[in-house]
Amino acid sequence: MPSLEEELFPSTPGKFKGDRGHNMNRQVYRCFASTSTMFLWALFLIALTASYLSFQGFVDSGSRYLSASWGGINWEKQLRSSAQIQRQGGFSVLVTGAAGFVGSHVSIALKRRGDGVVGLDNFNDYYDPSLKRARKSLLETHGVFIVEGDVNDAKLLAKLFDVVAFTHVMHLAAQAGVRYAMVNPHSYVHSNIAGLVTLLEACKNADPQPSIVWASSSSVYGLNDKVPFSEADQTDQPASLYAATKKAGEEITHSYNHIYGLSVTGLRFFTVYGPWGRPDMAYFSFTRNILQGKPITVYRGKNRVDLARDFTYIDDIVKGCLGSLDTSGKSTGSGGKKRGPAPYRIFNLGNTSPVTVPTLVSILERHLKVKAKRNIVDMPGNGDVPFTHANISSARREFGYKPTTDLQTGLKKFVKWYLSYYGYNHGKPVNY
Ligand SMILES: O=C(O)[C@H]1O[C@H](OP(=O)(O)OP(=O)(O)OC[C@H]2O[C@@H](n3ccc(=O)[nH]c3=O)[C@H](O)[C@@H]2O)[C@H](O)[C@@H](O)[C@H]1O
Repeated sequence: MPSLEEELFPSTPGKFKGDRGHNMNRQVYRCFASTSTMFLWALFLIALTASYLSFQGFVDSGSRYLSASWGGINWEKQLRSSAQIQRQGGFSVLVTGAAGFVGSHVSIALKRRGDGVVGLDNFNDYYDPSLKRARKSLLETHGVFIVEGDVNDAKLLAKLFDVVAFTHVMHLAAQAGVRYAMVNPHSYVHSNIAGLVTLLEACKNADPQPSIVWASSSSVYGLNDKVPFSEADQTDQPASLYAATKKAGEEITHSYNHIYGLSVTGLRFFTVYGPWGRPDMAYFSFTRNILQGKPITVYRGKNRVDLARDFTYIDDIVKGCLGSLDTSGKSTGSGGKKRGPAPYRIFNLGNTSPVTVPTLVSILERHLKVKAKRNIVDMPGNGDVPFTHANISSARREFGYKPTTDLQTGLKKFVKWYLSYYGYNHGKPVNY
């Protein structure tokens, strides 16, 4: 049987074996070999520990590596204070993705009207995290505390529900973006599927169970060509992994509604834009490039048909989110047991007036007073759909949803914010 040393350092035939004239060398070699063996073992153990820890961090959502920045008496005090309800019949809402575009706007609107709000956000770097930090600072001035953590962290979620009896969860944390799904598919599964299930588990176990309102997407209509898109239409032709994960979310939430009596409302947002928006979206990156004199790429559909989107202004979306929360109805279960049927709803939140992408560019040019360098190319097959158009009669009927901002007006407000935020107005304050 070869020794471990021999296995790790097998003798090279003819070099050391039986080479009596090289005893000294052999001793040196043995000494070196045993030191090396120890070194290799140490390396092996370190690698094993590291891979175990990273595996734990990934799989065990309760791992301290996901939850390092939370806990303690002071932290709990901040939670309770932020969740404090300031109006009769008000809510205490956990807003996931609170440092995101829609999340920050919804959090402020809820707080303004006297609801308690606790934010949760992992501040990932999908786009410039400094913008998320700036939104966080803004929320702090409104008395909203954001917990830094991930929706995949089951221990953190359990702790949050332990400290605050949330009446509602506004779940907006997600991996957004249609085309990025081809670059990083797993981040969509991680956030939009695994994270959603972890959150639903926490909600199901909570006592009382909260009502859940969450962000689905217009992209679930995929390649449908019947317009306008209505909630009753089939949604089984997703054109991107992003869309597929949002569609999966609708099915997953349905099962939790069915089994555990969770009240669930899914909101299909239609290309939301506005101040404090997402830099990865076209209107935002076009603005940046136009101001910097760089070309923009404008996709064009089949047969040279312009692409169109039902662009929806953030303030209209916020009204839709609040209306959904107000009419969500209660979850019926407690401690993981269903006690009766609970509402399950899905609503389109769009603007009902699609605008083509070239028109969007023309509006930006007017507001920015700079001509764009347009580079028109055929739409690459990377997840885009040719157009979106919402039928919003369900949301109108249920909670009076009525968008009031057209693209021209909304982009004017966005541009004003953009110029101010990025210092184009030389520090002058701006109202948008
Ligand atoms: O409603 C949704 O559920 C989704 O809306 C948004 O997706 P989209 O409607 O694709 O918005 P966005 O990327 O701004 O592209 C707008 C238009 O510009 C075109 N486009 C885009 C980039 C480019 O370089 N050139 C271009 O022509 C492009 O072809 C498209 O026609 C959210 O990002 C997504 O997270 C999700 O919320």
